[in-house]
Amino acid sequence: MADLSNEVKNLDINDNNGKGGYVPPHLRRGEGRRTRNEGSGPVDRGSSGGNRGGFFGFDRRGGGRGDFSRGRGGFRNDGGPRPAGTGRWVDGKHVPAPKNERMEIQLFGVAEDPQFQSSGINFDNYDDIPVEASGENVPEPITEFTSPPLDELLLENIKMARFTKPTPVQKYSVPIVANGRDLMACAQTGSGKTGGFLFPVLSESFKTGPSETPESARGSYMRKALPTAVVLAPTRELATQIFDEAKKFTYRSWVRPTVVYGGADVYSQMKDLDRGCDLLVATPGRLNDLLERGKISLAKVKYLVLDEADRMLDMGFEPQIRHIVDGCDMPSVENRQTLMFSATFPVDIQHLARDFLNDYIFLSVGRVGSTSENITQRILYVEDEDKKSALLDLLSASNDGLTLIFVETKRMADQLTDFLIMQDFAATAIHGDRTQGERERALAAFKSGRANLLVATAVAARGLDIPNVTHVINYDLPGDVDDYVHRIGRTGRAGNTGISTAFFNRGNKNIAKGLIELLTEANQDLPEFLNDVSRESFGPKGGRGFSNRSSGSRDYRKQGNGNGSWGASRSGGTSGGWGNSRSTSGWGSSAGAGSGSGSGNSSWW
Ligand SMILES: Nc1ncnc2c1ncn2[C@@H]1O[C@H](COP(=O)(O)OP(=O)(O)OP(=O)(O)O)[C@@H](O)[C@H]1O
Repeated sequence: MADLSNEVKNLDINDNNGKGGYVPPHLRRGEGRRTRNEGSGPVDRGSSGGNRGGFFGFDRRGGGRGDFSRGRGGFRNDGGPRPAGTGRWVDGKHVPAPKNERMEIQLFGVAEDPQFQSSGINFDNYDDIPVEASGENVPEPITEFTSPPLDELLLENIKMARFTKPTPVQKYSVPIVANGRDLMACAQTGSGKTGGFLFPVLSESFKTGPSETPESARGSYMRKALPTAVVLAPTRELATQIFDEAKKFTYRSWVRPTVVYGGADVYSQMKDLDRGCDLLVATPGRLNDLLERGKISLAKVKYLVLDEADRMLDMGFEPQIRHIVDGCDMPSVENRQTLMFSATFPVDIQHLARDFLNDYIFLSVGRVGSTSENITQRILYVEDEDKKSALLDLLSASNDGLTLIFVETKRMADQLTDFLIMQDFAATAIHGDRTQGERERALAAFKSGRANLLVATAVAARGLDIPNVTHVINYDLPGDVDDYVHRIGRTGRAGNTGISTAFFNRGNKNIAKGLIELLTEANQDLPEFLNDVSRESFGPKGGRGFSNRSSGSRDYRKQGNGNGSWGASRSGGTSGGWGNSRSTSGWGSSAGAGSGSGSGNSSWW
């Protein structure tokens, strides 16, 4: 412990770097900023983004070689000046930028770089997960990354990212988007959904170029950004992460990615938009703000992507999404392609999503809302008052790697972080009451391993892809099993294995049935107390035989809900399903946990 204590003291994660004001990560210089606080003082929850190469990639502002911006004037698709690494669309042709070695290292790292997630031993097992695609005329999936059908430049970038073969969601999404179809895709956490939307959108964009600027978007006194693709994400950190991925796969192309999110200076984001914006990654609040300021027009949008779509359409975000989609100048649902992705898709959200989709294909990789078998799940019975000591026991037994600890409230996140620091652990925290700078520094410290414990609220539950997270602890369980699915999905990604531990007690009885269903589906050990608590709560048969899991098992249109929707009316065929649906594997056969286990083993509910 003494050694750890010394190490902790030497950590530089508590430098709040009060000088110079806050610079959002995507606008920072590429050179790693070293922290000032070297070798002194206790660890606290702040940290400066001092990891190699800057936390969220390189900057576009400086004047060095390889920088994005050179002087003023804006970067449009009309052959005007473009930043290094950015190509052009000239006279209907794609003119890629020359290669730039320095940028390649910044974007793609070098092999075995721990800052980049590499695929794990179970990556090939993704091929065994049952896939079902339903809807009219589902196109054949691709089996490999090849050109055609992918654009040649995109293929080069995919190779530089060291992706050798597509994950199931990528195999299907590429031809679905190429065929002009809308998509609702549900695939397990960590199974490559980001590539699932970036690859087809970029491939098509590289081939076809930007649309003509409509008359309505011309003639404004203010320069407007006119993106071809818009990706919406629920948190700032996730938006930044998607932007980082987009930077890799747009390298040398005419498509310039930009990110806007709340909590950062809107004026620097506006300046950034002026430099060109072809693929916009945004959180809904900040996008609405910039739309109202007249800084962005959506009139040229060909592709609208909702990542974590069930979250984006739940009560918190839905009005903002509606405003963006229906209340501004975005092309109508028939005149754009809309793609939705998540690991969970509750039936009520599937209903709501119809408003934004046109004749869509529903794709499910594994059962909707299931967890990856790469995650070993343990549920421990721990009373609230024993949680701290149980946590210390767990942590002292933990191996190398990063541990993410979820709590329910911001206050608890602060309290627990303080407690862990007092116990000489290198801990930091991320939650909604921290400033954006603090959030980013905490995440940077965690990613770099300078703080190997991150205490988080739900703000870190979705989408974040942090290499080497080996353990997720649900110190407090969420009230909803879908949230649990996303939280534990921060480990066991890209075919890597991981462990999740949850502290359960009677205060969590409303989630018991959902957990039983989930653990059974994923072939995990089922502790007897879960059955007991479930029976106590809902009687010997577990009530009406259903859990609190809100995710439907599949495309709701196939569930014969008789609501007169397109899907429901098509499901009446003699085959008992749609002739058009494509299934690459039987449900639940290899996983031993398909739809059969949900109902077959459910005597307790
Ligand atoms: N074809 C591929 N080959 C190798 N690695 C891949 C491939 N596609 C994606 N990955 C890697 O897998 C990891 C997880 O991908 P991604 O973040 O897109 O998952 P996700 O399905 O969106 O997860 P979540 O549901 O948590 O948002 C990333 O580190 C990504 O770089």
